[in-house]
Amino acid sequence: MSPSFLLLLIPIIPLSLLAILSLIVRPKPIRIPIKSRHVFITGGSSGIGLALAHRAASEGARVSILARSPQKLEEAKQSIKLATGVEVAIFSADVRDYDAVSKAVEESGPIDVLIVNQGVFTARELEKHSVEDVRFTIEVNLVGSFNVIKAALPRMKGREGRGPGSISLVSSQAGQVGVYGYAAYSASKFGLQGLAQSLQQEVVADDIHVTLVFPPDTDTPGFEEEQKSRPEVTAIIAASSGSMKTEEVARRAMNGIKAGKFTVSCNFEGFLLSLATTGMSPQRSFWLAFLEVITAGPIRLVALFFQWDWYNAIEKWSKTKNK
Ligand SMILES: NC(=O)C1=CN([C@@H]2O[C@H](COP(=O)(O)OP(=O)(O)OC[C@H]3O[C@@H](n4cnc5c(N)ncnc54)[C@H](OP(=O)(O)O)[C@@H]3O)[C@@H](O)[C@H]2O)C=CC1
Ligand SMILES: CCCCCCCCCCCCCCCC(=O)[C@@H](N)CO
Repeated sequence: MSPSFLLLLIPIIPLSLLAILSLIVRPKPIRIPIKSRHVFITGGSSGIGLALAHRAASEGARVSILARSPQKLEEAKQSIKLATGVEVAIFSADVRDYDAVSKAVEESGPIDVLIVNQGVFTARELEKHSVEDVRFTIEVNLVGSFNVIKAALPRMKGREGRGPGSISLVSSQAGQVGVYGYAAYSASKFGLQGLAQSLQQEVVADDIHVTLVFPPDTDTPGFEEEQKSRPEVTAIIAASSGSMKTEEVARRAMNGIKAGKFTVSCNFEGFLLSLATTGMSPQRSFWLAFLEVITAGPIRLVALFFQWDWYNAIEKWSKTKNK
């Protein structure tokens, strides 16, 4: 065989890998329409949820939002009305209360796109974190998400002829990697990964598609509150991924939902983090599957450098603190 013929063989390897991946990626690619659909958003009265509600309304959806404070809900309703002319439906309920959530979901009518976004966060060393607050974090972020999905699912499954449905969950980059100060929060968000992976297998036959969104620090009212008491080293580690504007996170999240992605990252560092933590997640895109396969080794090396950097920061910080 001539050397030039051998050279021709080189592109055959990636091309055949791409071809194989395009045949095997599951679930199959899907697009989720937003216009004229019913979008139901928990935690839709503030921050990322409110920005998502604005987007959905401006894209022509019928929008319902759920949160606890009736006053914040009313303010959100007015702000969306003012910006888009759309009248959103508001529901006051605590996601920890299954009956209250059920009632709201029932009243709102069949849901096409469910966005489970409510969340609470306090960054604190586990040693200093009260058991009550640990439990509160897990009950709102994780158990609350189960409540919302369980309440909405029967009616979502019955939506015959209404097109593909979506169940989307707002996690966090702290739901992909554990971070100092986030033991309770990370645990609550890692739980969503298991919930989402299992759920996708259970609802795929009903044309319902699951999306997990992983934002970095985002300039929301909740984040402003968190920053008042966040340990310095938590802020240092979180800064590896920078911070984002609420509207930009909502834009990325909505695009990811519409593209039917299982995993949605919001910035470049988040994209690396998703590659590094992809594990056994479903992947609908053969391009991304290809990238995952060829970067698997190198991305692990990058991840180890990040851990090296973080442990150095922790070591330095604990020395100055103990002086
Ligand atoms: N901001 C950030 O830096 C990041 C945030 N995230 C995640 O994004 C999501 C939204 O966060 P963000 O916009 O910052 O938060 P905000 O605190 O600004 O808003 C939280 C929303 O959730 C509602 N909510 C809180 N607890 C409950 C409850 N028990 N039952 C019903 N609704 C509830 C709040 O309304 P009310 O209090 O009236 O109930 C509010 O509408 C969360 O899941 C968070 O973990 C992820 C990564 C980064
Ligand atoms: C290959 C490896 C690349 C790794 C780079 C990624 C760095 C990740 C940093 C973790 C940031 C955690 C932010 C949590 C934000 C949040 O949820 C709180 N603000 C509470 O809302």
